[in-house]
Formats: sequence, C-alpha cells, structure tokens
Amino acid sequence: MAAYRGSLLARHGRAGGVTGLHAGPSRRRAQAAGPIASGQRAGNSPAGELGVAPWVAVVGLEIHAQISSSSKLFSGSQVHFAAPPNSLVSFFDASLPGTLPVLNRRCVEAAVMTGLALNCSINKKSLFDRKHYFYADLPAGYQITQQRLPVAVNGSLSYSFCVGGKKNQMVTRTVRIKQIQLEQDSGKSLHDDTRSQTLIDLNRAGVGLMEVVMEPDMSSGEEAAAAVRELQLILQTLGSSQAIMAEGQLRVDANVSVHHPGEAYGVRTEVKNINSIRFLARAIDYEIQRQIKELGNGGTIMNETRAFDDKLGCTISMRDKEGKQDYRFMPEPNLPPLILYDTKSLPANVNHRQVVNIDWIRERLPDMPSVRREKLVEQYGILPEHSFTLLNEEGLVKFFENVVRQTQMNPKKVIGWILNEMLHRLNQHSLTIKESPVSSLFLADLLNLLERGTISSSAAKQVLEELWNGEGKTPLQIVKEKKLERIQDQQELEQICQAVMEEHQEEVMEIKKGNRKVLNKLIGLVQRTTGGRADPVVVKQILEKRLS
Ligand SMILES: Nc1ncnc2c1ncn2[C@@H]1O[C@H](COP(=O)(O)OP(=O)(O)OP(=O)(O)O)[C@@H](O)[C@H]1O
Ligand SMILES: [Mg+2]
Ligand SMILES: [Mg+2]
Repeated sequence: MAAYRGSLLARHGRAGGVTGLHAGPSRRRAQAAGPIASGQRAGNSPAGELGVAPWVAVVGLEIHAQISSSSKLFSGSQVHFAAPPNSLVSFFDASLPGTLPVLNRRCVEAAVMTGLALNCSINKKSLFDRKHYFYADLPAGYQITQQRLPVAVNGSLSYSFCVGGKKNQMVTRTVRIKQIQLEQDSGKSLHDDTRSQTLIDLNRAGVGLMEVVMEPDMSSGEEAAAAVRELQLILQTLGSSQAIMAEGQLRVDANVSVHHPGEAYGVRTEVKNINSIRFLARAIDYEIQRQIKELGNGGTIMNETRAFDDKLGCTISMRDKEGKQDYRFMPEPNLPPLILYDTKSLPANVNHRQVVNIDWIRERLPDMPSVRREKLVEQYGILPEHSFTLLNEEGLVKFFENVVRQTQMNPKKVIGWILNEMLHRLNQHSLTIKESPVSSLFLADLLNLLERGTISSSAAKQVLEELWNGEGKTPLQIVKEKKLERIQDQQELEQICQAVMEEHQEEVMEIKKGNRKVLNKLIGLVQRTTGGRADPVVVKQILEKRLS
C-alpha cells in the first residue's frame, strides 16, 4: 500500500514523500524528477544511471497516553503531576514482596472508550503479560502490559493536514490502528550531574497507560504530526487522557524507514519519547533525510533506538537493537483474563459495578472532533478549514457560539473577526481564548454596532483595541467617548465632501476628464477627514453626484 502511494507521490509530486535533501551527485536529475525524489538508489548507483528511483519514507507510531484517572492501574495510589518525589507510592508500586495488583476499572473503561472512538474491535477477553527488562526506575524488573491479546485491535484514525502547510491543499488520510494495550508506566530517573548520582522517583510507577500502536501507513513528519494532533483531540474529547504533551501524558515513539517504491520496506529506526508535536514532525523529517543520506553514501541503516535533540534539531543513536532485546514475555500470574461484556452477554443479576459493558460505553460516547467539525460547517456555513481552527483550541468553539448567539452578524463574518482579530491578538500575547481580555459578550456587542451601521469597520477595530486594553468600558461607551459613530447627517457629509473637493482641485479635474480611479482617492480623503466615520457608499454617491 505504501509502495503504491509512493509511486503516486513520485508522479504527482504530492507531499508525504521525501523533500529537500538529495543524495549525492545526481542532484540535478533528482530535482527534475519532482520535489520528493532523492535521486539515488541505495548505496551504489552513480549519477545518470537508469533506474534511479525516488525514496519513499514509511512512518509508524507507537503512542503512550496516560489514562486520566485519580489512581494508578493496579494500586490505589493517587496520580498527580509534579507531586513531591516518592509521595505517591504504594507498596505494590515499589514492588514489595507479597503485594498484588488490583485492576482499576476506570482505566479499563478509558481504554474501551478510546478503542471504540478509534473504530477498533474490542476483545471481550484480553490478557496481561509481564515484559521484563532491567532499569532502576522499574522496581519489579518487569512491566505489566498486554502483549498477546490486547484490549482493542484493528481500528483506524482519520486526520487532515495541509500539504506543505498550504491552506488550500487540505488532504484527509487514514492510518490503521493495530492495537491498543493497557500497561503500567515506569518511574522516573533523575540524573544529578553535579553529584554524579541518579535518583529515582516512583510517583509515576504503575500509572495507567494506553499504548496505541499504528500500522506503518504514514510517510512524513507533517502527516504524523496531524495524526497525533487528531488523536490528542479525540482523547481529550473522551476524557480518557488529558494528553498534555508537555506533562509527558502523551509520548510518541516514531518508527522511520525508507525504501524504493515496489521494493520491501527498509530497516526501521525508532525515535523514542518525543513529547511535542512540532518536535515529532522535525524528528521524523530529519530521520528520513539522515537515512537517505546514509544509504546514498553507501552506508546501512541499523535497527536502533534514537533520541531527538531539539536544540540541535537532529536524532542521536541511543542503543542498538542488534541483539534484539529479549523481554522474556510471560503471562502475568496474578491477574486473571480481563473479561468485558456487551448487553447480550451480560449475565443476569450481575453487580454492575463489577463489570464493564461495552455497549453502555458506546452509547455514551461524545461526538468526535470530525463530527463536531462537520456540524459546525453545516450549522454556520463556515469553511471546513475554519472548523479545524475552532477545534484546535479548547474553549474556542464555545466562544464562537456565544458570540454568534448574541449578535445579528452572519456567523461567516463572525468567524472572520475571531480568526483575524481575536486569535491574531491572542497569539501575539501568548494567551489562550480563556484568558482573552475581551469577552464573547463584548465582542458580540461590538459586532452588533458594526452590523447596525452605527460604526464603520475601521472604527470597530479601534474599539476592539480599546476593549483589549480593557478598562471595563462597554463597546458603546467607547464609541460615545471617542466619538466613533458614523456620520448619519447627510448635510454634514455633503459639506465635508464639498470641502475636500475644494482643497483638491487637481483631483477633481482628473475625475472630470474621465479618470475614475481618482475618485477612490477622494473617498479616502473624506474618510481621513472624518476619521473613518463616513459611510464610503454614501460618500461615493455624494461625490459622483457633485462631479457629474
Ligand atoms: N519498516 C517500517 N518502517 C517504519 N515503521 C515500521 C516499520 N515496520 C513497523 N513499523 C512500525 O513500528 C512499530 C512497531 O511497534 P511494536 O509495538 O509492534 O513493536 P516494537 O517497537 O518492536 O516494540 P516496543 O513496544 O518494545 O517498542 C509500529 O508502529 C509499526 O507501524
Ligand atoms: Mg510498542
Ligand atoms: Mg517500539
């Protein structure tokens, strides 16, 4: 599938392939072949030789999402970000002998909810396994996960992105979800370089995670970034994870390889633990280019783990997987199979607090972001790309709908004011919509003044500026104080137009000679005189009448 897409990419030069860097001496040909061509076959094809094919990149993601739950996956310890080190650790989390896991129902429900939202089949029976490895922040020496039979399988996620960042080239793609498994998080190692010590904080040890494993269906950094952003929005909509990347609640491992169309996939490297969407895109694109360059220079790609250094903007080898780590998977003996029910299979007289009913969860799923976007487009007639912007920030849809509800202005015009004026200002000041100094009520009042013709749009911008600087005055108070109302008095306007014409005889002559363009200059001069308070349509009528 990816190879087919690759050949499409090569022919049409669509995004998703490899951009920019070209391997070695055949650069000129490569460019002629289109923007995604790398121009050299792996290893040893000299410039100009027949059979030069572009590289196609393959990207598959593993995403760890911290489940939003007040307690851990198998213990009653609390879950809090930035609590004092080792203050949220039960005996089980510290792996004291004799302690046993007790499965947190909320974590199971979160995984089922996420699986359903990602169109997965939910396994009515899933199993827990031990995955062994030695690390100081893993006191048991193993992590409990779901290797053999995970809770959800075979799903899909659709996401949209603008190819090359171009607004008018939005494409929608789908990535297959291989599985979602429940597992424990590890603790944290804190390295103290000055004292050459490593300290262990077990607050995170045992926190519930969902690992979402995607099939290798993507082919660029921007595509992967869009998929993760959509997943993040879905998790937040469900409330199954807060998915705040800066707090490590959503961590991405990016698997990257390159190959020629029609050939087998290349060896993948795995860039671990990326915790920002921007870095994810940069890490993947860097890794693609690095692999092409490496192969172009006759090198080989090793199946290794790498890390992204955001300061240097490159990936760095951490440890190779040559001798493929043996995790010695084994069934977790202290946990029975996880059995889920649906309405049909639910036994009679069961205690509902003891079971998870998949149908019950399905019926209560909220609208997914894609559905909310469609509804916004349909209900308000706004452009699809604007619906993406609205959903991109929490609280923005609500703000927009509040304004729409309180103004007579057409929603299509309201969205323009929110995107061009409000968001622009908020971004400049690094504020969220919830921190906006201008409330939805005041913005609606302002837009109503504009809509009724009380003020011009340039005056409206001045009022918004005043509102932004916020002294708590209403839009109408500001309009009155600053005398920004439109001049409604026809006689007054006639006088102003007359005065402007008298002061600009040359322009008047030009217009009389037939140079209509100069009329706009006169209209502009009237606007300047009135401080933008004249209705340009009326001014035009007056000037035309007087000049005819
Ligand atoms: N040739 C390839 N190029 C890029 N990505 C690939 C390729 N083959 C597989 N992948 C991706 O690699 C990931 C494999 O994840 P999986 O959890 O199955 O195994 P793992 O990485 O070996 O294990 P671990 O969970 O310990 O990291 C998937 O996201 C898959 O899409
Ligand atoms: Mg994995
Ligand atoms: Mg992996």
